[in-house]
Amino acid sequence: MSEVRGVANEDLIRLDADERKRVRRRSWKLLVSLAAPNKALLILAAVLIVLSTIARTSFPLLIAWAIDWALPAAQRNDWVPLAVVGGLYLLASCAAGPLLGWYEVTSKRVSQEMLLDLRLRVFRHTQRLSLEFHENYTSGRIISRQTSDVETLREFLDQGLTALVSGVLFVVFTGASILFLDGWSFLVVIVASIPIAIIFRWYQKRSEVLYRESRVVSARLISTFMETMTGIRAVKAFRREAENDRAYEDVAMEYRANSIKSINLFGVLQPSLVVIGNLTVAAVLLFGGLRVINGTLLVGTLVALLLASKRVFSPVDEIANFYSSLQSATAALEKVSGLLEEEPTIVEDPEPIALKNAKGRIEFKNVEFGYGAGPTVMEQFDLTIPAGQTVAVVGQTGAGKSTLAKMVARFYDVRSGELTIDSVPIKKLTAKDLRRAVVMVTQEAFLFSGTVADNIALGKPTASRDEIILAARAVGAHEFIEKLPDGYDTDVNKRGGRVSAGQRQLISFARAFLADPAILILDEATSSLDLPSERLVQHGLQQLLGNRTAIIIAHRLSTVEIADRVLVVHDGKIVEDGSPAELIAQGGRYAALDQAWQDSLGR
Ligand SMILES: Nc1ncnc2c1ncn2[C@@H]1O[C@H](COP(=O)(O)OP(=O)(O)OP(=O)(O)O)[C@@H](O)[C@H]1O
Repeated sequence: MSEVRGVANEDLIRLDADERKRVRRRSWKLLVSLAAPNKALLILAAVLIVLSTIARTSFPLLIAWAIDWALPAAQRNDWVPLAVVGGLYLLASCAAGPLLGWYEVTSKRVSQEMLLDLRLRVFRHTQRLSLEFHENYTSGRIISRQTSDVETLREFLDQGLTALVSGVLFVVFTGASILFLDGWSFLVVIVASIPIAIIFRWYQKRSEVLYRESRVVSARLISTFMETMTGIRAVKAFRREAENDRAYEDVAMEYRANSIKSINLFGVLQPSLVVIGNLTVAAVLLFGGLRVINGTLLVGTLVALLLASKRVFSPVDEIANFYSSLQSATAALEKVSGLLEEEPTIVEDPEPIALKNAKGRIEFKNVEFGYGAGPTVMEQFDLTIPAGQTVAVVGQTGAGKSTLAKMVARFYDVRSGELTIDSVPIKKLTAKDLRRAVVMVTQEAFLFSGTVADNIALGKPTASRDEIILAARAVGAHEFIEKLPDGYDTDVNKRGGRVSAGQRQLISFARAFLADPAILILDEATSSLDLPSERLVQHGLQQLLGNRTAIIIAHRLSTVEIADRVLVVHDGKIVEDGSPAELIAQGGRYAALDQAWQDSLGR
């Protein structure tokens, strides 16, 4: 049977018994590991809740003693029992509230500590996971794990847990006081607990499925929203609004349907509990009353029993209510623990080989590649790129160009064969050495919030302002940066809103220039640029290339002109390899591409 590891199968609503057990164990382990550092506070909270519940559940007993023992004694002028019972009553009344308050504060402090820990763990872990995970798991889902699931856990730990623990203890202690007072009445309470347990079980089974479903649907709701908003340009360009409205409405309605089902379930549970509670009091009154008439039960004891049996099931409502939040939290915990169970697929070698002053020679030996367990994307091939060479990779869409680049950046490991940089297997490099040697400039030219200078300095965090300016000058970005409202200190806003696409590209070139890697990978997509900025970027690019090894995924042939060598990738194979001139002379695929391009330029 397949095991549910990590986030695989996380959309499954009904798990089989074994899988359920494993997921439960995983969630429980996470909870224990979060609670462990707060052991002292947890023990304090436990002591406080026990003391406060003893104080709260002692009232019926004290009343029984007062009526049956202290008052008759007082009638005989013996005031000591009344003073003792009165004193205890006063003590319990004064202590119950503050103890409960202290417990709430303590337990909430623990829950805040646990939540902080969990939030940080989820963030750090998700960031640590390899690109493979991120390319398959949508960002909306991650956001839903970090927001909606953590929030559900917050609600539970903040409110539900304290109420649940104090409610359960209250029931147990009140039940114990009934047993202490009268065995027969306790039997009535036990009999009443049987239907309560059955209804609870029924509720638990159904609501567990519903709550798991609610986590899945709410993640889908967030994903749908995220996808629309992050792709808002495409949405507008293709007028997908109406279609998106419908898709979102479908998920939102599914979410509502799920919530209504939960509410209905609770609607059955709550009234049943009330009815059983009332019947219990009536039964205790009937049996007790008859025995009072017989003279086998004292009136004070009956009063205490009625008070206690009226109260014994009173928190059950609350328990049931917060039981839902426990279910919800369990479902959230299952998902979060699944995410935390994911392991990075790219791991550092425990015995790495240092790479100092990388030259940038890249060699693929008998390499074959495919994503995960998927089909082969690059068939077995050999390829050597000498240090300092500029290689343009061309080929139709989906041919495997980006895949080649992702292997060199070690976003993915090769399936078989070996990939080396300066003769060192890429798997043997430390992440630090690899990132210093290889820099990938993506099409996205992502700018982080902060200033332009901060964004360039990403390439070398220790860089001085002079170095930053030098890098910007080198790639031709200095002029436009100077003209920005605050020059290098201009805040680029979220996602670089204030700079144009070409300018963003130039900033990312400056960043790469400053990082000064031996190998530069460039996923070039400048189709969004107008002609002047294209020229600007082209010039910046040439400066950036210098004499490093460069792999350029070329979408436009103007870039190929500056390359020493062209690789044509087709159907997972390198089908042509040579200088642009050689390939044109060969008259193959590249020659055809070049011809088409020349024609389009009217040359
Ligand atoms: N993360 C992934 N998981 C599984 N398959 C993938 C993944 N990324 C790409 N592929 C598949 O690998 C093949 C090569 O994709 P690749 O992105 O390398 O193409 P490309 O030549 O760069 O295309 P384009 O010019 O459109 O960017 C395609 O069939 C694609 O569907």
